[in-house]
Amino acid sequence: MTEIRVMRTAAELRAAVVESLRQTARELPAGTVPTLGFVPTMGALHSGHSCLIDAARAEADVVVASIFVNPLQFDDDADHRVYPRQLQADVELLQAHGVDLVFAPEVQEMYPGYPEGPLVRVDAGELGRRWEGASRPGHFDGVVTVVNKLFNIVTPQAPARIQAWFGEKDAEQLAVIRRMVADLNHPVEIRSLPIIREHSGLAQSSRNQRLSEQERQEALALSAALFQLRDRAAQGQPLEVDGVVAQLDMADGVDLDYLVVVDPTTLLEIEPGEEQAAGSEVRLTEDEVLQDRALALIAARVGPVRLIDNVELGSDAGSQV
Ligand SMILES: Nc1ncnc2c1ncn2[C@@H]1O[C@H](COP(=O)(O)OP(=O)(O)OP(=O)(O)O)[C@@H](O)[C@H]1O
Ligand SMILES: CC(C)(CO)[C@@H](O)C(=O)[O-]
Ligand code: BAL
Repeated sequence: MTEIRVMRTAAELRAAVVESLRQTARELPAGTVPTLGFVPTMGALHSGHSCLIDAARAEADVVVASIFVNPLQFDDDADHRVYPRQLQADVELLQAHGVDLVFAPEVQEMYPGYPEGPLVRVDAGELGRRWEGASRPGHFDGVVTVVNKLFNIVTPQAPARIQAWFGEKDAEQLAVIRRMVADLNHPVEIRSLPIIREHSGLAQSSRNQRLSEQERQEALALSAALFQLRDRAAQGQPLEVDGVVAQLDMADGVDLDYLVVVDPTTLLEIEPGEEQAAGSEVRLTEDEVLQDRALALIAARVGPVRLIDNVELGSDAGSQV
């Protein structure tokens, strides 16, 4: 196995990416453009991340992962301070999964003069102010600002096809990033993978490290609620979201922020159709079910941690977990 290389500066990473791509291009049949796979993370890696890395590795010639706890996307200082950091263990995991280059910059490298800078930021627009964006003001502006910078740093001055991998656990983030790439013309193909869950149903998340055993049990109410909605959608029943919200309001240790059914691209809430207005319960139209055009999103605080999760609602979504 070749030794993984950890870069601390954008200049080092840029040079290493170009060198790796040139070397790869020499080994490929003439005229073949190498593929660069990029997996951005905030570290404290788990099996959700390793699946993204494995998928990137399977499709790309050169794989880059970044580890950067981006202060701009935290609306809560305390959350930023206690975010798990474990660079050495993360690098070992990335090495074991065949990553070639790791970009792990300090805050001053990404934002010289921070906290005064950066002056110029990317605005995630309306999409960035729905649900998670409403509860964490500025969060998605911070995400798209850093992802924009990371794409600029990783995009090489050499011929390459670029893929960037994101998890569907952060479904709102995925929608916002897809939109940013389209709006700002990044030459990057956005790829995504389904949510990786523990056997219990709990979605893997770096912040799970901060849950006690009891809180882990309490957190299962989130995935259980989503699975109820998924099963109802699969059977063509009314979703009865209000009833599920009422159950969550009663659940021990869970402080629900939102549970909503939305369009995965616009993140707009899917309202009950006219014919169902009398009962005012969301029942997905046949089209929405057939095209998996609906996502149930949930966010809740459990103990000290804010957790998010989601599930696709559709005809074959019952097989997801
Ligand atoms: N359980 C999961 N399944 C699939 N992808 C995941 C999962 N958890 C994280 N990812 C993806 O990994 C990438 C990096 O995420 P990040 O480093 O913030 O980890 P995280 O577990 O989401 O952390 P957090 O505790 O902040 O939610 C993102 O694209 C995210 O969607
Ligand atoms: C995309 C990302 C790495 C940007 O900091 C982060 O939001 C994450 O890990 O999901
Ligand atoms: N993956 C989510 C990043 C955040 O909560 O800031």
